[in-house]
Amino acid sequence: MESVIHDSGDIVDARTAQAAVSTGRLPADRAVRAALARVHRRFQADRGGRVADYIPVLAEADPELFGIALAHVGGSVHAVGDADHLFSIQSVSKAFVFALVDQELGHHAVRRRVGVNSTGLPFNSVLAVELNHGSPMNPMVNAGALATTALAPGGSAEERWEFVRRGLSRFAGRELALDERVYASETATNQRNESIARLLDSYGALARDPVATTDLYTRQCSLAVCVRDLAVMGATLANGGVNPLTGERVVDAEVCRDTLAALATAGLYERSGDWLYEVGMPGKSGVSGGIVTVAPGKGSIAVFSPRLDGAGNSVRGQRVTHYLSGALGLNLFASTAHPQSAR
Ligand SMILES: NC(=O)CC[C@H](N)C(=O)O
Repeated sequence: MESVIHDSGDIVDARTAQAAVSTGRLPADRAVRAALARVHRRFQADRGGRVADYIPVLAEADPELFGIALAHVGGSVHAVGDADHLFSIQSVSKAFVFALVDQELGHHAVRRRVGVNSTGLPFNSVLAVELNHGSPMNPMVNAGALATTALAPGGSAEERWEFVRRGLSRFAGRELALDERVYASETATNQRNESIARLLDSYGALARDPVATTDLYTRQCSLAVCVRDLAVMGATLANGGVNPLTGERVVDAEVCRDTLAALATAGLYERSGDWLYEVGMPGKSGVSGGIVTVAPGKGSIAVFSPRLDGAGNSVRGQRVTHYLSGALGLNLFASTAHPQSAR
């Protein structure tokens, strides 16, 4: 499978990008706003990819929807396009539930019980569990996400759901609610995730009952967010765990570091290598079309556009983030600003 990131984006302003690389800060608000407006125009007509249809309600999404938001660790949020449109968070939730569970259990315990290596296989692979002798492998693929969700604390299903819903809301800085239609649609077509949960359970790798765990995982995927929420959630990880809008500490700085490492290995599943190679930042995608990308110490970019590549990652989301990574000097591996060359 080939990377969809090939449309080169030239640097908006080489000095802007270089300043960001050398100061370790995002460029000034005005430069950020100009870059967002430009990238939105540039990719407005991009129709690459296909809307997910394996969850029936997702197939109803308007493929033209397109929103971008950037949240700064200092608290400013800039957005263009369909930035307030609500969609289900899907797999982007995996990053934040992992952070909440890491906060509860600690660095070594989550690594032992979930794992942090990539599978190189699709997000919903059953084979990955078998090939790895029952190890969930990584919290960003379904097996690892189910194993993580099974570790959510609480004495009842209701308490565990509140732990997840409330925790993700603290990342977003507002109360998030379940999209009941998505939850119902996904529950009716959940056989594969339930199978993965049962398989993990057969290996003794699931802390709770597979049916209840799959239900909680389905709920977390069905939380409704907008692209602005995703940017604030990402900026909380970029800001060492303190939400830049509310000032609340959601998780510890060490937890952010753990989470970003897990994103770097598998945030875009089997395309994570292509993503790091081109974009150079940890990111997390979801099948409804959201992608959140974190620039540690600086902020977060979120894009919403429902057409996906073969691995379930938003095509336009990847291209927009690639462009902004270069334009704003965000690539973690770059010591100098570099144009996204078409070499
Ligand atoms: N990649 C995704 O966003 C997948 C999430 C979806 N809820 C599933 O488990 O299939």
